[in-house]
Amino acid sequence: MLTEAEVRRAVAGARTVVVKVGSSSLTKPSGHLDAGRLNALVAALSAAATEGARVVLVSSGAIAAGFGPLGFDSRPTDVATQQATAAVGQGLLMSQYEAAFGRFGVRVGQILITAEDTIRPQQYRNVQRTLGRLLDLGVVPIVNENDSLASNEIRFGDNDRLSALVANIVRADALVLLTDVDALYTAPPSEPGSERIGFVPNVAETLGDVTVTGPTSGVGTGGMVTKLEAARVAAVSGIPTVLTCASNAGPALMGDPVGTAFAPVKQRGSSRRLWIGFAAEPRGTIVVDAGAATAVRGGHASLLAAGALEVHGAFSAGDPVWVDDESGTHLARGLAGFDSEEIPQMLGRTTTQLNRFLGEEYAHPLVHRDNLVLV
Ligand SMILES: Nc1ncnc2c1ncn2[C@@H]1O[C@H](COP(=O)(O)OP(=O)(O)O)[C@@H](O)[C@H]1O
Ligand SMILES: N[C@@H](CCC(=O)OP(=O)(O)O)C(=O)O
Repeated sequence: MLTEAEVRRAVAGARTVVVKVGSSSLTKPSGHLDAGRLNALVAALSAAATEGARVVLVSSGAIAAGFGPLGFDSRPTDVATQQATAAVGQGLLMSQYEAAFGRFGVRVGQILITAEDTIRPQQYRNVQRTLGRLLDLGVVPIVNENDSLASNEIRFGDNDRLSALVANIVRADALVLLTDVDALYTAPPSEPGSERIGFVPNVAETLGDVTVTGPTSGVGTGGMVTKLEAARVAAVSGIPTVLTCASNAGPALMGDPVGTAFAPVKQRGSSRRLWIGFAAEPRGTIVVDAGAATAVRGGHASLLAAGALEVHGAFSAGDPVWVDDESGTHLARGLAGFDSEEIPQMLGRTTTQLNRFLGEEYAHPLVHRDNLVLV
């Protein structure tokens, strides 16, 4: 278990750091970019980049920067207008970032991710390779969800959890979450008596002791709930996190005791397995019998059709699915080896039977152990 000083040192010494900034830290309530605050953030990030850190910026703000120029008084609430607004705001955001980083001689590149694009192994590797190459080239990748094209059913929705996943993809040494409040408090800071928390040794244990709410700024989406979720994903991925306000970006990156530091609670796992465990919501469920449940819980077995009882939902091979026991308890998440409509004919059959009756292409696990992560 790391002490606060060790966590701060790890952040200061991070070779690769993912910094996430929220809409409320970059935009005005009128729906326009706040150039002053954006420039101050860029100055802090450029200082880290020019000192040799590999910096990835996960930036929200596309919708919040787009609705003012489009003549709306507040953030649009219907999906089509939000998507159109994001298309306008994302361009404005990137143009400001490019100019601001350019003043420090730092080049930026835009990466827009949809959950759907990145859940499949091949696209996941693509994202990983592109981000890695950008960092090798000394570029600061600026990542956002592809809000204009993301489908409503399968999307991250908030960039907090996306930033923790990106931290996994690039194997970051630290995650910095920048928002409009200086730290995590025991309750929303507007509540009398709420107290600032400087250090969280175990985020899973702390979650129960803290009262958090969704967004309060009118432009943000996830509030403190998704930030704690991001800190939890990072912690169980072996990545330390600091949460503070955007104006503290510089001190946070230098390891000063600002905001809230979250210690990692586990050794780093493989980034791909963490991706399966935390990325977009599963699209279906495979229910297994007691024997298969024991085998899956053991952590080393593939899920074979012989132990599967039911399949629910509509999904394609490669999609994430839950593996549940008969009482409906989630045992694991995994990537399905088959389309959902192929599975009913396979249920309860041994590999030999599958081979004989359905052909060699069906004589494979429903979920291979490499694609299975216990929950
Ligand atoms: N326990 C808490 N500690 C700190 N802030 C909290 C807490 N609970 C709720 N919040 C609220 O979460 C807000 C940050 O979330 P959000 O508006 O989504 O920011 P962002 O746009 O940066 O993602 C803060 O303004 C704060 O009022
Ligand atoms: N992708 C969206 C932002 C989603 C989001 O997480 O917003 P925030 O809570 O401000 O970090 C956008 O760029 O408008």
